Amino acid sequence: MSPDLSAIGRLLLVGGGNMGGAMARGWLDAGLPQGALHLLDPRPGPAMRDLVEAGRLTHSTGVPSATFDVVLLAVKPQMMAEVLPGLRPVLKPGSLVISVAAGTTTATIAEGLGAAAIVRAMPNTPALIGRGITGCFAAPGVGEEARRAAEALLSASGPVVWVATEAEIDLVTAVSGSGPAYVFLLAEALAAAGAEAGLDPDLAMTLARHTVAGAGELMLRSDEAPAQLRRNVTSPNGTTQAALDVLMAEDGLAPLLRRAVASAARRAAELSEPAK
Ligand SMILES: NC(=O)C1=CN([C@@H]2O[C@H](COP(=O)(O)OP(=O)(O)OC[C@H]3O[C@@H](n4cnc5c(N)ncnc54)[C@H](O)[C@@H]3O)[C@@H](O)[C@H]2O)C=CC1
Ligand SMILES: O=C(O)[C@@H]1CCC=N1
Repeated sequence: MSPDLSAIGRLLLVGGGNMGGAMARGWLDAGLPQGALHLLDPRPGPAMRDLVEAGRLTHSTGVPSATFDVVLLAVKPQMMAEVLPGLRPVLKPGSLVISVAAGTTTATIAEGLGAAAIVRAMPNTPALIGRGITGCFAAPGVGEEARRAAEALLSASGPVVWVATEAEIDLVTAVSGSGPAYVFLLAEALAAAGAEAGLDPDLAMTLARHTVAGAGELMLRSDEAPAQLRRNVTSPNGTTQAALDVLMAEDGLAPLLRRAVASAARRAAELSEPAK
């Protein structure tokens, strides 16, 4: 069921790139009222330009001279220090600020903007098709109504989960924010392995894409845990077992992913420091 976005008011999206663009499409598809969305971006990507040309949102390359009920920050973390002070005039008492920037803390945003109600959110790019998941943290100044507004907006991209501490957002980033890239890499590596083993490369890619997508869909729809779904594929002493003996070895996939997730979380923490 689509969230009710009729009470969101005026929404400013700052940065319409990969993530901001995916979220904007989700809001418009979920029925955000005509005229409610304004994009601030000096160089919006082609998908956003198409939406502007279709009249589904307004756009400016500079800070608009209006105030907004919600401001969603989707610029690179490295841009934040430069962008935040210029946005002060678009806020009014009670404006809600949502940031999806990896690493940038609510304290940094509060300092740069002088804003009180700040939600840090970590979505992911499957938001583009309404199949993302978003982890959120509400800073202490966020009231119940603002929290509900944030949840309504973010749930246009898929489920929303709340974490109790800001440090957990860096971990959400490392698991689900960056996670789609790990899955795409798995598809790339599976296709490359098939091609190296002798399959036509295009055929290997088709097999890999459908396998990753089908397994993902099955995992989401099934009541069985991923470990049971894995067992369902694995015949005793069969082909899957032969592959899993490699993937589940002491130096297999699990320790590799542990290192990858730890490295992403470390980078998120680094990004919260100035000039990184
Ligand atoms: N791409 C992803 O999978 C995810 C990204 N994020 C976060 O989303 C944020 C944006 O990332 P992407 O969309 O991937 O980057 P991107 O580079 O695709 O988009 C950034 C956009 O910001 C615009 N921009 C640059 N300077 C600006 C300014 N002064 N005012 C307004 N807009 C400006 C750029 O023109 C560009 O369209 C980052 O902070 C990232 O940490 C969060 C979750 C997932
Ligand atoms: O790579 C990044 O820093 C961003 C945050 C999560 C996904 N993309």
